[in-house]
Amino acid sequence: MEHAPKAIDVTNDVEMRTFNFFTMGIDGHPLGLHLDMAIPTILNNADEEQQKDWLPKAANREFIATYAQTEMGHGTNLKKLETTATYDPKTQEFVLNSPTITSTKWWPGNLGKSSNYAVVMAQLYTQGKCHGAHPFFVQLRDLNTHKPLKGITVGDIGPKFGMNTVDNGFLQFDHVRTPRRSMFMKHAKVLPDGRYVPPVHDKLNYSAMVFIRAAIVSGMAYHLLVTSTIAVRYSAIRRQGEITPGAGEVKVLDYQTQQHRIFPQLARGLAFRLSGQYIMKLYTQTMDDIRNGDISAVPDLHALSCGLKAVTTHHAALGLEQCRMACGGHGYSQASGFPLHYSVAVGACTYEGENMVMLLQTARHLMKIAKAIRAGQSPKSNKIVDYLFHKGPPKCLIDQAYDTNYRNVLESFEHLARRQTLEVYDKLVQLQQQGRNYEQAWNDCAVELCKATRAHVRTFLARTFVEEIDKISDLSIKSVLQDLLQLYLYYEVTECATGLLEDGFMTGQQHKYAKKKIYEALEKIRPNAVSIVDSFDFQDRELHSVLGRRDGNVYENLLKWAQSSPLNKTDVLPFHHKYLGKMMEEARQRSKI
Ligand SMILES: CCCCCCCCCCCCCCCCCCCCCCCCCC(=O)SCCNC(=O)CCNC(=O)[C@H](O)C(C)(C)COP(=O)(O)OP(=O)(O)OC[C@H]1O[C@@H](n2cnc3c(N)ncnc32)[C@H](O)[C@@H]1OP(=O)(O)O
Ligand SMILES: Cc1cc2nc3c(=O)[nH]c(=O)nc-3n(C[C@H](O)[C@H](O)[C@H](O)COP(=O)(O)OP(=O)(O)OC[C@H]3O[C@@H](n4cnc5c(N)ncnc54)[C@H](O)[C@@H]3O)c2cc1C
Repeated sequence: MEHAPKAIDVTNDVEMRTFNFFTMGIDGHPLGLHLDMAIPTILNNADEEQQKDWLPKAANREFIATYAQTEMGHGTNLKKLETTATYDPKTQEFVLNSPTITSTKWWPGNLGKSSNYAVVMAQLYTQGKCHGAHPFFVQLRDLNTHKPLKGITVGDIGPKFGMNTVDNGFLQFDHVRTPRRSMFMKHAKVLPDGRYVPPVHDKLNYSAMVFIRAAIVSGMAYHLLVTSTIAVRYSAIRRQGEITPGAGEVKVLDYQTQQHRIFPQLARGLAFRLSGQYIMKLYTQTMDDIRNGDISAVPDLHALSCGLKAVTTHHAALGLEQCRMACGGHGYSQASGFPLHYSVAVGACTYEGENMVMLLQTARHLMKIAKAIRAGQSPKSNKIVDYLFHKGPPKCLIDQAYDTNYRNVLESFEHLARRQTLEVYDKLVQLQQQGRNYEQAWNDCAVELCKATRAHVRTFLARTFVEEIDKISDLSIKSVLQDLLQLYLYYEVTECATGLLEDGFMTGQQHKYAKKKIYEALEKIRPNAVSIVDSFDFQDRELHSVLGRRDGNVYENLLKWAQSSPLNKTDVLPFHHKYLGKMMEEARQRSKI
């Protein structure tokens, strides 16, 4: 860990907390889950008395808590979690138990060795009835000796694809007793006599996941902007090949292919940052509303956070790989920083809700809207989805001479999202009319449902980007960002071209127009590219990259970096003579025979 975090401010400045978490150690650190899941769970699911008790201690780091929900056998399907919490009215305690091997909690960050508390999601049983998964605040280790408490088996799950400085762990309960009040009691309750009091909305217990999904959107922006900074800076110093014969080797950033590889990642990073700010505001507002008894925004927040999380993590994973590949051999070295950033970023396609499952959650929301549209209902004045109710232009207008604020481009994205949403809804209805039950019909439409979600999220990202750039008053900054906006929008048009061409909405000519606008934008961005990435002001220690150094002094530092490798401590490795030396000696002897 680069530096010990100062006492944590648990104000609702959720983004700063996540950012602190994030920059404290890109590849993770012992307080990750404490900060980003345990504290939000206490903030949103503990009642007043519990908050008074737990929150100050959590803020002062008097304990370290993780979020233990996923089990070896279940991560997505929370309804089938197997850990049980059975209420004993005689002692007013819950008995936590891991009945099977697959009920072993598996994956929770910092569970293996660091945490001494956990938010544990367990199936709640009281008076002989199961009420589904509920969160409990459970002590796992002695606060002084740090030894696991009686009935608790805990450890690290072993090396992973990445984030290996995080002790993701496993946890088993053997009939561990915990006080009744260790159950988070803000929404659902169990009274001393064992009676269950249900919550106003049965998904309020899931709010910590919603928080991380919302935070991940800016997290992906962070990854894309960091790695495009590395790729742009390196491409501005790396000379390779000539464009005009005899004119000398050019900076690889002058190749159109290099620009086409890197600049869209820059543009997407900005787009994701702007939507990341939006969704975090929506999260904070919704949590405030819930505190005031208003749960009306919960479904919108869930649908948008699931869709944004799935789309931005997927594009970030692809974009980081493009940035790596754009840096040739040195991009494949650990010195580049790419392996570290990639292995952290790509985990987000899985954690906090596997991407396919998340796309389908948003699709549930879209199908409800499609049903309302087919029933002739009017929109409910919600800027995120209202466009679905509207009729857009019958034909694509992106090549019209003047497109105020990219209205024609946005309408193309809206057209595609509307068409895909309604078409898959109609297919769902048709399959059921042909005799399939809803679940089977749903599964037979799942790929198209995911496409509808992607089209809807693309529309949201694009519209938010346009609206936010429009608000900028500094014209010099605005013109640079408009170049990135132009690139983003037309790049997205070409990315979804099949959908726009499929029903004849867009013509081949208009597709060519979109490509022309991309190349135009690449040219405009090129002279500003280094200043754009320098303006993010990432510290070299955050980039973890010799290639992305602000001083551009790559080659000397690459050699220094290599020489510092443990392998270079001695000229001849200790085992050389024992193995390779011996092998070659024997071979030479044999050849003399
Ligand atoms: C420019 C400058 C540069 C600056 C640069 C940028 C600067 C940037 C600065 C800022 C940087 C910040 C960096 C931060 C990085 C991020 C942090 C990283 C942390 C890493 C730590 C790792 C953490 C990882 C932790 C974990 O991984 S923790 C475990 C995660 N695990 C899951 O996520 C399980 C998934 N599964 C489910 O969530 C459920 O299983 C399931 C599928 C929903 C079904 O849920 P189920 O109960 O079955 O319900 P259904 O029957 O399907 O639905 C029934 C009904 O409920 C509805 N509904 C279901 N849910 C919900 C819900 N929530 N809310 C509301 N409704 C819901 C559903 O809409 C349906 O409504 P209806 O349609 O009926 O009306
Ligand atoms: C780096 C990392 C950190 C993590 N940290 C934590 C943590 O701190 N706390 C915690 O509780 N968990 C944590 N997890 C676990 C993570 O939340 C789960 O891995 C994730 O929710 C996916 O669940 P799963 O692994 O069971 O995959 P599965 O759900 O088994 O998914 C396997 C495949 O099946 C598909 N699938 C599953 N259900 C459906 C469906 N209904 N429809 C269509 N396709 C479906 C998925 O799309 C996927 O392709 C972490 C995971 C990782 C990788």
